[in-house]
Amino acid sequence: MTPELQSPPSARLAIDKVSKWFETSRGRVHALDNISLQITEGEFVCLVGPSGCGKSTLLNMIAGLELPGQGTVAAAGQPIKGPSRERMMMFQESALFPWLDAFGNVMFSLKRKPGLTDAERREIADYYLKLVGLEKFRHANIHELSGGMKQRVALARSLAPNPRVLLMDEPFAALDAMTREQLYGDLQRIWQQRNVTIVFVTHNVREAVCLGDRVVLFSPHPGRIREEFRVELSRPRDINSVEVAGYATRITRTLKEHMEHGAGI
Ligand SMILES: Nc1ncnc2c1ncn2[C@@H]1O[C@H](COP(=O)(O)OP(=O)(O)OP(=O)(O)O)[C@@H](O)[C@H]1O
Repeated sequence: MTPELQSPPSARLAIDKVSKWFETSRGRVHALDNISLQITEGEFVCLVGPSGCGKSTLLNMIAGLELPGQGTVAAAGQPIKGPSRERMMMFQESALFPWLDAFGNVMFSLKRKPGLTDAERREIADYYLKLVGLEKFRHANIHELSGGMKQRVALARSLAPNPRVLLMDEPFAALDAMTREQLYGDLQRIWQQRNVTIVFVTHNVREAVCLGDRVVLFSPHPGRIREEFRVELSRPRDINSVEVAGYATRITRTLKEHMEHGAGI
């Protein structure tokens, strides 16, 4: 096995007193207000909250696609100044290249990774296609794949450069419930196997409880962290279990309380 396939130590993320404003035609939008969040190495953290509370903005900052207006965002002790292969992002839409097959899409993310031979790149791409359960679809055209399979290719593509941090912005929101359930199981297995830090954005409280070590609750206008919940359940977790439902009920109740107390959720 190429040494590249040994998982790297995953990164600690430090978000310190971060605020962010956007200038728009409707005026200044205060997207995030004084956010502080420490994420430990290998942790799985879910960000939950209603539309417009700044979850994606925070994810984009960790990805290095946006810079904070105030405060700092650091990975492994280094301030984040731009995108890096160490922090890969995955979105709701798979955004795969339709002119490449599944294998070609995964290979693409390894194209510019230095220090690898072509044989090693192929070995890595095959390893990740197998990890996401698509070894038999190596040469399938993208348009032949279901929505869930496309997201599996996108996951393999994000993992192939061996990032320390995986950033996931509602990656399963467009999928049907059964496909999502399979992916919850697979993502938990892959996360445990690859030792990667995951920050996962969702509107779905149950999904957050099923996946996260921690669920961080945001409120909007401006985006603030309201509360954090540590999920003390063993893995793999089943989204339909009584225990997951119990946590989800508590978190949803908290969301509603903030709404009633004028937090604008
Ligand atoms: N590039 C941008 N330019 C202007 N305003 C922006 C930009 N990105 C985000 N915003 C604004 O910042 C606020 C936070 O947006 P963001 O997309 O981070 O929220 P969100 O919680 O991810 O929402 P959703 O769940 O709907 O994706 C919103 O008011 C949004 O309109």
